[in-house]
Amino acid sequence: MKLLVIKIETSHEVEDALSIYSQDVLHALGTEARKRSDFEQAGWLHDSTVVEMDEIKDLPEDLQFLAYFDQEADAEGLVKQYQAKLEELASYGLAIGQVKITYSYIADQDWNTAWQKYYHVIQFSRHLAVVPEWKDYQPAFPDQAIIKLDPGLAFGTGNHQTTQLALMGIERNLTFPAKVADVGTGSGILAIAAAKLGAKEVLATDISDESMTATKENAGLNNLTNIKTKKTSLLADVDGKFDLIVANILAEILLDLIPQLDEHLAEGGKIIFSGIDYLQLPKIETALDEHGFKINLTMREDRWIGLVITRKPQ
Ligand SMILES: C[S@@+](CC[C@H](N)C(=O)[O-])C[C@H]1O[C@@H](n2cnc3c(N)ncnc32)[C@H](O)[C@@H]1O
Repeated sequence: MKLLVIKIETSHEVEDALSIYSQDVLHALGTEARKRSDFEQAGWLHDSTVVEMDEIKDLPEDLQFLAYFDQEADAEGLVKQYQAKLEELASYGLAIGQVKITYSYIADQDWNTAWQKYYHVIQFSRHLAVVPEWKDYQPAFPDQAIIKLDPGLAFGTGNHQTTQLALMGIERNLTFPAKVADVGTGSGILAIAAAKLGAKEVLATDISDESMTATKENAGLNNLTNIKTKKTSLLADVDGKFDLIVANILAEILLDLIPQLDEHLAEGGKIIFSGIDYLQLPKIETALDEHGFKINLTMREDRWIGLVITRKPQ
């Protein structure tokens, strides 16, 4: 089988936005970001970035962004969508550089596993470490929980800042054996973190088949039997209420989730959002306010915002 590769020369300022747009909206099978400066500093790793030093000669001045799709995908259509997205990002004031978008086809073969050699243990906190399935790790504390993970083709190795903001939110707000929903679960990392930190039961939803496969496998790797998966959009067709609802998805998709929250949030429950570019925060604030919610805590790493949200007092 072959893969379609869309190659974009642009600026590092739009790397995260392109990465999440590719995964969440265009359903890319995977992405890579190659920054010339990273190659120059030798070996620094970004989520799913493969650094081979001899490739530097082929790199543009700033960022080469690659997105992989099934060979049947509409290449010309995707190029147009990326062009439009970059124009939108430029309209927010982000540098996009001298954009050049091309596409080609490559053999599928080792792409899935090539990035694995750069995926290491994440000592996330005193309570949590994320450990690739193929690595040995001795907990730094006797009660540090280990999340064993093989993200496969799904988003969520634990390296991304948005995942880490969501993990922080879970750690801080899971204060009793709560019922948790992880919306847009990707690899299942947040669902597994919640279960490992003592959630009673967890429902993990996503629209992607790769995510459902990865989440079931990763729950199994961690011997967890209290994680259920459901392939659905956001919380559509989900019954019941949750004490904690976690969602690390692009702001434009979170806007569709906000109207579904009240029906699914238990009394006294909390919501954790991540994946919000700081420029999109005002839209989220307004929508939350309109639906009876308030922000209790705002976390930020670089451009990314994480929120802890509750209902407004009656
Ligand atoms: C940024 S990734 C987050 C993955 C993981 N939860 C993490 O924090 O690393 C967003 C995930 O949301 C999923 N997604 C996008 N739109 C969705 C929708 N409408 N309903 C459910 N999941 C969605 C994507 O397939 C992707 O797995």
